[in-house]
Amino acid sequence: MDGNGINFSTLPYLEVPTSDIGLLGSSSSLFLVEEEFKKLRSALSSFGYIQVVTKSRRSRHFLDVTRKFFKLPLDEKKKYSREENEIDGYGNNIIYTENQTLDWNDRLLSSFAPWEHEEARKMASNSQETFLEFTSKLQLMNEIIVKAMAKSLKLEKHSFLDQFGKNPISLTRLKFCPPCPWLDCVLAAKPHGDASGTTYLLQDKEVEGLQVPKDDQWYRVPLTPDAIVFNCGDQLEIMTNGIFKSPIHRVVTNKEKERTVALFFSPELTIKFESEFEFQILHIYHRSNYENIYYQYI
Ligand SMILES: O=C(O)CCC(=O)C(=O)O
Ligand SMILES: [Fe+2]
Repeated sequence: MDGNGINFSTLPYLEVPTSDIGLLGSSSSLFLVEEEFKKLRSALSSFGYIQVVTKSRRSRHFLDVTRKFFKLPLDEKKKYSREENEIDGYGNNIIYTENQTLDWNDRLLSSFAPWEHEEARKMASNSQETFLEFTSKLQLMNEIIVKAMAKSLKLEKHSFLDQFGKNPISLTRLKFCPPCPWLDCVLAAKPHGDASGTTYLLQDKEVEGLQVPKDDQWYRVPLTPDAIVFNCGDQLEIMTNGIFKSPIHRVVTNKEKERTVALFFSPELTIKFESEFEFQILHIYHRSNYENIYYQYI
């Protein structure tokens, strides 16, 4: 149940289109390829989500490694604790204000390309191959998708990717959400849009939680085996002058089961994007229905 007495398990599922990465990466002008670009454009300019189904077992293995980290004794995990006001390391939300609502989860963050970052290396010491292999595959997928986004808008294919810098996949956020007795009033993630360029999500194989609003109603994002869920972040919304949306989303808790996810954000946080179009977004995003979301792009 949520604060409005709605039972989450009865919310409808969002139909997330599956994109074929082979077709999106193709330079042919076959009908099938053109249709794939249209599908991408349509999804990203409306509710903002697509998914890519991978045939490899890497993603499953990656989540196993992540879960293992969160199962370590607290003292072990604390060795990787985030310093106050730092982003990287093990912990929870950074506290900005006294009355801030916290999310119900533990997380481990690495804000550099994972293969360059000491904390991530330590964390993955026994499974480094999984970690590195997976993130480098994701890097390739990001290149294909970001180029496809430009092509779907009839722009030169590098127009967005060139703004991503040399390390497109640069922020890894591993999250663990223990069972929560107060699911009617505690969220695993408050409604928010991602501040990234692009976001890739590996969902828990059994426990869903991600929800997205569409037409004044929350929808559940379904669990598709071996799928990587993709959404644009605020930076891509700016670059495309609002044509592609950075969707608002929230994550609900579960009373009985734990949930493990891995997120990859691109690019480095310090990179500043510019709109590819002649005029800049001038309006204020009016997202007042959602707690804690205030954006103004000028
Ligand atoms: O847990 C999830 O499914 C998504 C988490 C999320 O939206 C975030 O960390 O930005
Ligand atoms: Fe998010």
